[in-house]
Amino acid sequence: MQETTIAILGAGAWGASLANLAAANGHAVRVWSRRGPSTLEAVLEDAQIVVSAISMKGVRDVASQVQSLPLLKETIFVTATKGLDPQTTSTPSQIWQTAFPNHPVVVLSGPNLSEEIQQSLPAATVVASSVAIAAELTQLVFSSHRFRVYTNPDPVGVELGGTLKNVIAIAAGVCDGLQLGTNAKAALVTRGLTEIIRIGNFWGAKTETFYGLSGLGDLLATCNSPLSRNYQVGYQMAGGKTLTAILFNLPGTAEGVNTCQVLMRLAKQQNITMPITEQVYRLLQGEVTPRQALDELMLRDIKPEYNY
Ligand SMILES: NC(=O)C1=CN([C@@H]2O[C@H](COP(=O)(O)OP(=O)(O)OC[C@H]3O[C@@H](n4cnc5c(N)ncnc54)[C@H](O)[C@@H]3O)[C@@H](O)[C@H]2O)C=CC1
Ligand SMILES: O=C(CO)COP(=O)(O)O
Repeated sequence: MQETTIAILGAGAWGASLANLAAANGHAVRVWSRRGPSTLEAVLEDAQIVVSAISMKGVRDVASQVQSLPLLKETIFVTATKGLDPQTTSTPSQIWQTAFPNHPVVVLSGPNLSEEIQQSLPAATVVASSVAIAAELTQLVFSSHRFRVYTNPDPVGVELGGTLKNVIAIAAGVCDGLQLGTNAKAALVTRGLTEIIRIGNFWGAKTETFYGLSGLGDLLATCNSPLSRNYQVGYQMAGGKTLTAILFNLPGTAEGVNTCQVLMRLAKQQNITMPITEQVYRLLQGEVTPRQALDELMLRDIKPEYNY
């Protein structure tokens, strides 16, 4: 394909990996970070695609900075952040779409542990948008022999899969840290997916999307890998460390900690049952120990697996 000019916002682990993938495909890539040498204006100049790989806490602020700068009429925004806005419960793509109503917004999400991608190990991901041609262009820009990119027409489902699994990944870290075994982990991940689908449907996401790469796929990757920062939070809490100490030493962002708070608030407001999320929330708040959280989950009222 033709060379595309791409601005990557955020030079953390994920922004750097996405920049490498696009540059390896021969595109003109410029990277901006708040402490980097280039101005946002210079990085955005003539960009056909703007990729946001900023932690959730910076998305709203950066989107409003970009609003005041010149852009091409046809610029596509691609968001790769996996989080929820604490004030509004908006997803990152909703923030970008509200800030830029006349530009297409694409969500990029999948089982993509950045350290593996930096080692050139093979991986797959999903690009989703209500504007099919924008997703297809993004697919072309990032696809390679080591990065297989699928399109999907359910952006909210793809985005929520990547976001909500972070909370279950914390629980999976606890499960492994307490050495609860493979049966327990399988139960946790499967019931976690049920919980994700329950609240995802409330958001308007399609159930099938959660069975794909950005849902089940990412859940499997992060719940089974010590490379996941969210998994590390749970694993180290099971080992007796405090959340503050873990976050202080963690390389990069564990979005699940904030996402869990936002989710709990929403689940309570909407009366949606989210038992695993609730126990992760109580653990992070210091209200229960990892063992107490486990007992709470195991001793819930018995019930059918599904309410058909
Ligand atoms: N690392 C990974 O394996 C993957 C990460 N993600 C998601 O990508 C996002 C970024 O993750 P990482 O790159 O790993 O995190 P990171 O902590 O390595 O980098 C975060 C980036 O966001 C920027 N940032 C943070 N707050 C900001 C603010 N207030 N204003 C401007 N910039 C700000 C930082 O300067 C940095 O460039 C997260 O939402 C994460 O869930 C998604 C897929 C894979
Ligand atoms: O989202 C990720 C992999 O798909 C990265 O997971 P962590 O943020 O838990 O490291």
